[in-house]
Amino acid sequence: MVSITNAPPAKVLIPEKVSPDGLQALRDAGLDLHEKHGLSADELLKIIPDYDALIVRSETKVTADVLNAAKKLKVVARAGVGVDNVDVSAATKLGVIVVNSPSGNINAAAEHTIALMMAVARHIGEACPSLKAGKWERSKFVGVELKGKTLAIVGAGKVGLTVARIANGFGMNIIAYDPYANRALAAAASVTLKDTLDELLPAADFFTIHTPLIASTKGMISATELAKMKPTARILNVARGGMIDEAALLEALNAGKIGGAGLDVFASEPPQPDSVTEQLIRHPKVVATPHLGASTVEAQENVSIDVCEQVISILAGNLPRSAVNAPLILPEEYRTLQPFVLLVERMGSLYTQHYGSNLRVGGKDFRTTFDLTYEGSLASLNTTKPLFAALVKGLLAPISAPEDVTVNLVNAELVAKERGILINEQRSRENEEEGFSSFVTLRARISRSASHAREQAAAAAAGGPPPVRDQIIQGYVSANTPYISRIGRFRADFQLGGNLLICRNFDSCGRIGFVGGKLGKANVNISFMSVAPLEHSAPGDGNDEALMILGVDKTIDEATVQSLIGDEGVLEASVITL
Ligand SMILES: NC(=O)c1ccc[n+]([C@@H]2O[C@H](COP(=O)([O-])OP(=O)(O)OC[C@H]3O[C@@H](n4cnc5c(N)ncnc54)[C@H](O)[C@@H]3O)[C@@H](O)[C@H]2O)c1
Ligand SMILES: O=C(O)[C@H](O)COP(=O)(O)O
Repeated sequence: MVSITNAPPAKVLIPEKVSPDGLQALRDAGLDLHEKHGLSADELLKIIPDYDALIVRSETKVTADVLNAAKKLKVVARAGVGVDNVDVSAATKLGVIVVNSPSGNINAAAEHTIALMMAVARHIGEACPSLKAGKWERSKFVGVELKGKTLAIVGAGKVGLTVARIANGFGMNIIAYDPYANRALAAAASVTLKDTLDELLPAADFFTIHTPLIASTKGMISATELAKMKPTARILNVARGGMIDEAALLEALNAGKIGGAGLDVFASEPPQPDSVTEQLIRHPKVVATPHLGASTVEAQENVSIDVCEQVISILAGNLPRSAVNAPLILPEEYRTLQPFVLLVERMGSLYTQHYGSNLRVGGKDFRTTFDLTYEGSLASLNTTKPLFAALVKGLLAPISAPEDVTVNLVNAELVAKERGILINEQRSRENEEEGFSSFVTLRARISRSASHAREQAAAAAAGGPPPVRDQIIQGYVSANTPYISRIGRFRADFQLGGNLLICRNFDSCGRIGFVGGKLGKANVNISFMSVAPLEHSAPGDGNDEALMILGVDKTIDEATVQSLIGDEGVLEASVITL
């Protein structure tokens, strides 16, 4: 029972069809349930002030107006993954927790992918209506088998690897591209990980996408990628619309350059009349479903139970499992910990964006084993759980949609484990006595990856010592603001926030002017510039590299970044958004 006082039981509004299994748990907890399906926006606005909790799927628009009108609301629960229909930032401002169910429909989405793959392979989409129209067209619909074919997966996460496990049963050869994949889980699913998307394209008989829709995946399959695929290749998307350029896919299908497609998700849902999306859906080589990936009885039970349990937990004053917007710290820790939570979260995000950047041609060198060392006064903290959670959140944020990975105090360890991330926390008391600022050091260690094995072998063959390639980021807090004091081999000092451009260059005349000129041409405003020299170098000692860190007013597009690299310009550049 949630309500143990004489106060009336908390009220829960359910304006959409949510599976009854979870709702029973709410009743058992003594909550007062109101299932009112089909409310108009005005009706919702009128009755919401009465409710403590709101449970929705994707149809109810939980706008800022609704949230502002809701005087008692403590939680909005989305029975599913996507929270596109909830104004999460308005909810956060008002202290309303938004929870979802990031795992409840994985199997359903994976099985739907397999269903589309088989439907496309055997022309089920066309053959069924043909037969229903009274035709008997056997020779027109000769298909292909899955056995022995190559299935290429982009995004070897929860859904991607579930698809791989099922496809193994068909005798398919499975390759995947995911620079952040849990290598052990991928190997256990018999998936061969490739370093670049380009390696997948010409090899794929079936090509399926299971990434979040984020900056690095938006439009990731364009005319250029399609042109590199076999004309017989079949493309599947049960993740999110927007990852495939729909106009390019339509053109490739019409030109016979792609064999077919199975699509569950679209750039706009439902599609606009006469839009490219609609033409694609109507195309004879396309099998299409109206976003049914999660629409199974079992998945709906799972997500319903998952979010209803969280509603019970929140109304009882506890932290939920999967809050999209839960704070990483408890109110009583806020003053002391918040600046460091921000620092560590941003260090994690900087790590992923800086060391894992250049995704489309393969992440540079992303690792998953970390030492997180607290120095100075931080070393005597009673609990570092919020800092651990902040690191997991920061590492994953640039490669996830916010609703796909919800990291908080309750689930941080579990999420890290699922993603194959290993974090060893250490305390160093060296600077404690001097009242010195608290430093945090993030050291990414080499795990036994294929590229590492190759490097070790090359070094051994050349008779040299094994290469040391630890990646280090160090930061501190001053006046509640996070700063970076070291990146890799470079001594730095810059504020960690906003949009940054980090360039590695030879420390010679003209580089700063060159980069400034290119950014000026691209209409990018520079707010600060900081040079980070090598940590152990002296003038004229031949160690002449430096980092150039620029604060800029907007994210810089890929073409501009590429234009910076070259003999006149810089060796490497990464764009960071914090
Ligand atoms: N159609 C549906 O009804 C339905 C149902 C469930 C999930 N989904 C969608 O399926 C997608 C996958 O869900 P999930 O639970 O497997 O997510 P997940 O977070 O477990 O896996 C996503 C994977 O994508 C990888 N990734 C991120 N950026 C990448 C990039 N640029 N290139 C290659 N890989 C990259 C990540 O490392 C991760 O391993 C999400 O978009 C989710 O919203 C759709
Ligand atoms: O985000 C999700 O959970 C899936 O895309 C399914 O959404 P749905 O609950 O609207 O079917």
